[in-house]
Amino acid sequence: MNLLIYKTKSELLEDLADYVIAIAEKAIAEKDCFNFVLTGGNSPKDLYEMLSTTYREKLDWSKVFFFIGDERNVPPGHESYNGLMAKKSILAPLNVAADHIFFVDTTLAPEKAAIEYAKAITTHFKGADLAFDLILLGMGDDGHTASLFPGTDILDSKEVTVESVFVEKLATYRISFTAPLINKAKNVAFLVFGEAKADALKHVIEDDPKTPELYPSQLIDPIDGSLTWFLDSDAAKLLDN
Ligand SMILES: O=C1O[C@H](COP(=O)(O)O)[C@@H](O)[C@H](O)[C@H]1O
Repeated sequence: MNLLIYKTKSELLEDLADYVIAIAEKAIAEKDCFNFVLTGGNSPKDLYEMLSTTYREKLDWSKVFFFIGDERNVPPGHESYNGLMAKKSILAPLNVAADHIFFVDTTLAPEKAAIEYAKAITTHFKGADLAFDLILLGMGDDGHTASLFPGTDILDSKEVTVESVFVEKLATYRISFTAPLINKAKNVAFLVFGEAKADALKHVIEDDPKTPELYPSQLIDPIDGSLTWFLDSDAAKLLDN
């Protein structure tokens, strides 16, 4: 595991953007495409805007397939739909073709939406191992990541898939990659800013023994891939040196 701590958000974003491009270039050189899983929430918006502007000329974006690691159970045009933020900040500016975008169809019931999304991913990988080149993740101030929330059933899933999950504290369904699917990835990167995340981050990184039912981000531990945490100094302020 690599822990990278930055004084400023802009330094962090620049390094993270370089990291994304380096992984993308390697994937494209090896197999002519890059399977890139975006995270939702607020944290990644500036990164996506940076990739689609300053970094626009640094990659052949037509070789990139975009996915979303979790989705809220709201209509696709809703302001909380993770895919909408991605669409506005990176996909539309880069003119990404519709057949390179894999998002959750939330017009379906949550369970069906998860099944259809999992099917679309499996079809895209043509029966090969579901090992994404890069999965970006955020972390909530309760330690959740993707839609793996504390105390939810999906935390026990052993399936390499996408599942729907009822999140009691939000009184809503979510659709999410399971931890085993995330852990198949070749590279996983967390993007965590701000003081509000400091307490959960300390538990996630330093607790021994781990308690993933309380801090689900502890479940993320790629089997053969790399795990990198991009943190600002506010989020990292409680970590032991
Ligand atoms: O609800 C969600 O929250 C997490 C964390 O979001 P952030 O804005 O605090 O970074 C996010 O990673 C996830 O995709 C989203 O659905």
